[in-house]
Amino acid sequence: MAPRAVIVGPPGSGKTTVGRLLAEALSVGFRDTDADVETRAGTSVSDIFSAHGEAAFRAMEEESVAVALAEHEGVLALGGGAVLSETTRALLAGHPVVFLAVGMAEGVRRTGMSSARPLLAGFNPRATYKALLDARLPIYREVATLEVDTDGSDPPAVAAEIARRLADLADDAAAPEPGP
Ligand SMILES: Nc1ncnc2c1ncn2[C@@H]1O[C@H](COP(=O)(O)OP(=O)(O)OP(=O)(O)O)[C@@H](O)[C@H]1O
Ligand SMILES: O=C(O)C1=C[C@@H](O)[C@@H](O)[C@H](O)C1
Ligand SMILES: [Mg+2]
Repeated sequence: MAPRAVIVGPPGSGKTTVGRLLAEALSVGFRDTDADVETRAGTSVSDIFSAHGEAAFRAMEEESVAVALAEHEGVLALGGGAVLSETTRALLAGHPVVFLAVGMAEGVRRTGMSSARPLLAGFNPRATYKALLDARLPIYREVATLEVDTDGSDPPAVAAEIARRLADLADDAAAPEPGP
């Protein structure tokens, strides 16, 4: 078995919030690789970054994503930077991957100055967020089966749109090939 949906996107795109709602709507479990890493490390993502550095976090994340992809049958939210790993991108092939898109202004508004997001905790979160979006947009699009714009839609509306589009994809996959 495999996840019903894997959610990717930048910090603040709503992977955790929307992923949970989508799991409820589909009556399946929800899992978040950031939480898995924290459980395995016994400490928070920001503590891992400050004590061991980003590379150590990425190694733990890569391993946690591989385990969760193999084990989890519900909705799986990945950490925002998990797709930076080529190994992870290869593992995502063939899974239904939903990219939650968000614009810079809204993404910065949602993430605020939270120190829980170590990559955005610097001097100029706006510039940092823009650089992150510019660098990652092609990568999110490369792995995604569906892209959903979350600007101007609240989390329940985003979850409902994903559920509808996943059902449409499943219908398309089940439809017989058109005749000659
Ligand atoms: N569509 C939305 N509209 C308005 N606010 C939203 C939306 N989606 C998420 N939020 C809010 O944005 C904040 C960040 O959401 P969330 O933690 O789910 O993002 P994330 O993608 O999981 O981020 P991270 O990569 O840091 O784990 C939360 O306060 C959440 O309530
Ligand atoms: O976008 C990122 O690189 C990150 C997002 C979060 O989910 C965490 O995985 C961590 O803060 C790094
Ligand atoms: Mg999250």
